[in-house]
Amino acid sequence: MNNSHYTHLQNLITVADDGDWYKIGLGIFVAYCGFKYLQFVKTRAKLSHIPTLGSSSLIPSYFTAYKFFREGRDLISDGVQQFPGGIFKVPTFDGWQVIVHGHGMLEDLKKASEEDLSILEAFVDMIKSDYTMSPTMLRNPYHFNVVRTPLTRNVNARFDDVCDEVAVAFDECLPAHEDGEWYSPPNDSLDPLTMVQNIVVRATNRLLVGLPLCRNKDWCKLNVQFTVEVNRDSLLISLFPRFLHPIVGPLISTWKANMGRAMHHLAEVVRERIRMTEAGEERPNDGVTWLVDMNNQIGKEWQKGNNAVEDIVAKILNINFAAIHTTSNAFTHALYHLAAHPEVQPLLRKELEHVLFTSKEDGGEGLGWTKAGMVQLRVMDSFLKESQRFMNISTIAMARLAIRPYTFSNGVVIPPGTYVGYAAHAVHQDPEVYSQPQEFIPTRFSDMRAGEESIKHQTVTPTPEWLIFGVGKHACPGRFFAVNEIKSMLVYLVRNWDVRFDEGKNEGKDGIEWEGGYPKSREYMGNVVPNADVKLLFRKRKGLGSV
Ligand code: HEM
Repeated sequence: MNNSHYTHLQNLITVADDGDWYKIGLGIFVAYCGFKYLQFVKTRAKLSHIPTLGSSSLIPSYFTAYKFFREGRDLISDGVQQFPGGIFKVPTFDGWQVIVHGHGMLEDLKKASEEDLSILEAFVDMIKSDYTMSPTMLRNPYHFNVVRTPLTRNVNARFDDVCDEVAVAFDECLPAHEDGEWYSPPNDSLDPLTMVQNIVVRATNRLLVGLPLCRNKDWCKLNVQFTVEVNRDSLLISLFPRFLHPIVGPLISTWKANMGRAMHHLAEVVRERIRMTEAGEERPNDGVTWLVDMNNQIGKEWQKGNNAVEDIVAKILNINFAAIHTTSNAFTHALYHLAAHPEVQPLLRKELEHVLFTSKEDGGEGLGWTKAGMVQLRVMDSFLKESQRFMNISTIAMARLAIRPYTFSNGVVIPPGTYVGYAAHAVHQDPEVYSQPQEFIPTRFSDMRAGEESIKHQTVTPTPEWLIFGVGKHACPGRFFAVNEIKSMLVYLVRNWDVRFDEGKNEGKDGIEWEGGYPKSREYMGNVVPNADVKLLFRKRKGLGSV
């Protein structure tokens, strides 16, 4: 630092020492408000041809932005009613979100090229991945190809391992109580969502990195926390004007520390796997091997050689980012639906005993705890899909960022830099699509499937009416694994335990609101998260050993 800089700094500190910090703070605040106002006016002008949900003025728009942040499902559903034209905009804390709905608009989103409406640039900007991850994480994301092809193909081959991990992890969280009494998980502070995350992270990593790392406590904690930290850090970064992101991003982000921990656990494994690959040796059939192969096939030069180890470790973190919280939220919603609708438990049990555990000689299908068995669990599939339809993990599907001016088929143009997404929750709650949408009907989809072999109504099949995984070329490539994993967890849970809400601890507890016997979920920017303050009770089922 040269002398004059040093003197300025000294002056600044002296001013602050004199008790004038508030002046500096006020100055920054006024500059920030001015900047935000100009940004608001500029972006509003570019989107003035698109109707606004709520007020278009700066201060009232913050109320709508807050509502979008905390109650996005209801707000967007109101917008769909209010603007039948298929497009409207909602203010956010960071600008505007354009929402589209209706069949034609969905087709447009499906068909749009990456050069027009980009999913990758939307990811990069939303989670500020240049800072919260690494600037190269989503440039040439060959790990998406790994999820789409070798991972999905190997769900069958590795299903025994995943089930084994599910059983061991569940038994650790819910040790057997032979007395048939209802009990809380031993560590009472372990809320249901955390318990589920602990199981999901292990089952997922059994597939990705195998034993023993998938049981390493620090590895599991890192991968559960990583998503939370990325979301928190990106939110904080987005509060600053864009031109400051390169400065505040690295200061706020916890990426370096997380990557250091991940390298500590995994770098040696990856290095050894690269060596085995080069030597033509037989390798474990897991995520690390698939990534090494994919890196060799379609990795760019900067992702190979000396950079390969770091690149592959980062990709494993990113797959966990996509997998753990989505799957955990979906399973926890299902768990709460089991507790809210106890009559479903014997229904699922009856089906799984028949399909999986009763031999053909005894009139069942005898498929065992296998992937083939999961496919035949139609009532379970229907229950899971209904749970997702009802709660929605995300209010908006197919979030995209316009890269250049894009014209929808109805003639409306959005300028570059616009966020656009589809009103998925509104479809899942539309009475013209689903009769009695406000009712939780566990057999809704298995009834639709009755008598037909079609895959149309299955949870894994995206359609314009079923958007949990998106639809079209970017539909979630991890959905086959996710659904099989969730079903394997449901099989183990339902066969071994009864579950109910702990009314004594839940009733009147601050932070829990009930809606039709279900604890109201929490929403953050369109993401719907199960209420983790709820307490559950479990009862080991007598006479049934582990599956
Ligand atoms: C219940 C669990 C899950 C849900 C609800 C879910 C949902 C989604 C959604 C909505 C998208 C965006 C689709 C779009 O915008 O068009 C997506 C993308 C993605 N998901 Fe999932 N996901 C789940 C589990 C997983 C798992 C377990 C993995 C990995 C093993 C995974 C990996 C990915 C990847 C790599 C993408 C990016 C695809 C692309 O851009 O082409 N997801 N997921």
